[in-house]
Amino acid sequence: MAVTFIASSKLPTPWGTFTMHGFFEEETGKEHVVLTMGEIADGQPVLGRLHSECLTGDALFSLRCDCGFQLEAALKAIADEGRGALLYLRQEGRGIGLMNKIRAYHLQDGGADTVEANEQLGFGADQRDYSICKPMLEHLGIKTLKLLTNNPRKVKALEEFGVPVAERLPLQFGLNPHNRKYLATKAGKLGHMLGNIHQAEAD
Ligand SMILES: Nc1nc2c(ncn2[C@@H]2O[C@H](COP(=O)(O)OP(=O)(O)OP(=O)(O)O)[C@@H](O)[C@H]2O)c(=O)[nH]1
Ligand SMILES: [Zn+2]
Repeated sequence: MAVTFIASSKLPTPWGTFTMHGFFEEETGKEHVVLTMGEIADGQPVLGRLHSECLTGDALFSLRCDCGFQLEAALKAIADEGRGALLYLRQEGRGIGLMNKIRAYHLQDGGADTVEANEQLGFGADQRDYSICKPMLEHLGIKTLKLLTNNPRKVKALEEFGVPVAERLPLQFGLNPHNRKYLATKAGKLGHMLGNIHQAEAD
């Protein structure tokens, strides 16, 4: 997959000043962003996050998911370490786009779980393709990651295209009554490593 690096700038945040790198994905026209901090091209494992776009959680304060809480926690963790990278991937709705995610939420309002809703709309449970990360990581000189995620598919995808994951670090934040069922479905049907949440739902 081809991406073109466009430009870098500073991005001050409440947790520290990151460098923001913009990449343009030729095939889809999507504009991806990577926030980095510190020396990341020295070959040592970099604290990293592949964050899939979630307009509702990341920008609109939604409690239906855990995305906004994870985004904030990941940026804080990178700032605390003084070194790391967050890839903000434009894969809204696990790859089905915002309008279809709203359709899926409508079905979930009627009782479907997050996987059933995608399937009722004719989509796979998770349509994300992480291969776009490879050229961005290469451009930034990142060789290996300490990955902040509960999703084993992300670890597998990175290793498949040649970016070893030195360590997986759990990122469990933002559990609330509105996302309890969603998180239990992620654990039960999508393989997310959220042991305590899955257990709580099963009890
Ligand atoms: N189709 C669909 N997408 C959703 C739904 N809720 C959240 N998303 C999207 O799911 C993506 C985030 O994926 P998650 O499964 O929450 O987490 P993850 O990125 O796989 O795993 P972590 O690295 O542990 O956070 C974002 O693109 C959200 O927009 C939903 O009910 N339906
Ligand atoms: Zn979300």
